[in-house]
Amino acid sequence: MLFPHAFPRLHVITDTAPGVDTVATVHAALAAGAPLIQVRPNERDTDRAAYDLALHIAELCARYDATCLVNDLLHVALAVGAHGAHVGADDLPVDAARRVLGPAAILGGTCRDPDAARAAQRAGASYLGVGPAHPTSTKDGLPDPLGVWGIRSVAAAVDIPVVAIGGITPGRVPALLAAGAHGVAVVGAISRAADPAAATRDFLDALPGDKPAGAAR
Ligand SMILES: Cc1ncc(COP(=O)(O)OP(=O)(O)O)c(N)n1
Ligand SMILES: Cc1ncsc1CCOP(=O)(O)O
Ligand SMILES: [Mg+2]
Repeated sequence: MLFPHAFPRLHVITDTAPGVDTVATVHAALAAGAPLIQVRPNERDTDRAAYDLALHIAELCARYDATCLVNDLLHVALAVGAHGAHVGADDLPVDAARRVLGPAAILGGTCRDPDAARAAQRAGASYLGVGPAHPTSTKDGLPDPLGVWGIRSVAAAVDIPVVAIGGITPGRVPALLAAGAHGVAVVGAISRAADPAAATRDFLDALPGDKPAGAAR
């Protein structure tokens, strides 16, 4: 398991919405210092399209010394040499994902309540993605937002990092940190910002410790 102080606090998740230049947005975020990118291919993508996107982004992450995770698709995570993956209720269970990825990989699991969080930790999750913390239009079919209180109840139940997701803006970060979140995962507030690099810097300013990873090698 990773120790929380070493685990990235800003998770920038790729956006495949129409009109978004996914790779350009990721590049801007990395250049601004984003420490971790989660590749989240569109569910309608073929495996080949998901692989191509993930490989491109894994190579960019390597240039910026950033962590690269892949959402859902464990075989793609392994194939592109990502640092790990994230799974939720429609994906392989955490214990199965851990067996696929091996003991050293970073493995995130989506949880929304303390019991599920404790179970995911026991099953081998390295961190938890908890949300939606706030209303979001990025993903359909989500339950009502958990609010800061919901994040607090999950964070209090586990000793692995909790990453709040859903409707996160820089202004919402302090209350989430005070509730026990280790960090935040962001799609729209970065990818749909007029200036994704500036938006990334705003998040980094709101988070402790996630200093820019440095210039491209
Ligand atoms: C950090 C983080 N937290 C939660 C999620 C959501 O995962 P999941 O519930 O499996 O939903 P999809 O993203 O697969 O639609 C996440 N990706 N990252
Ligand atoms: C994938 C996912 N799971 C819960 S909220 C969410 C989307 C978060 O996107 P945004 O940061 O744009 O609200
Ligand atoms: Mg999923």
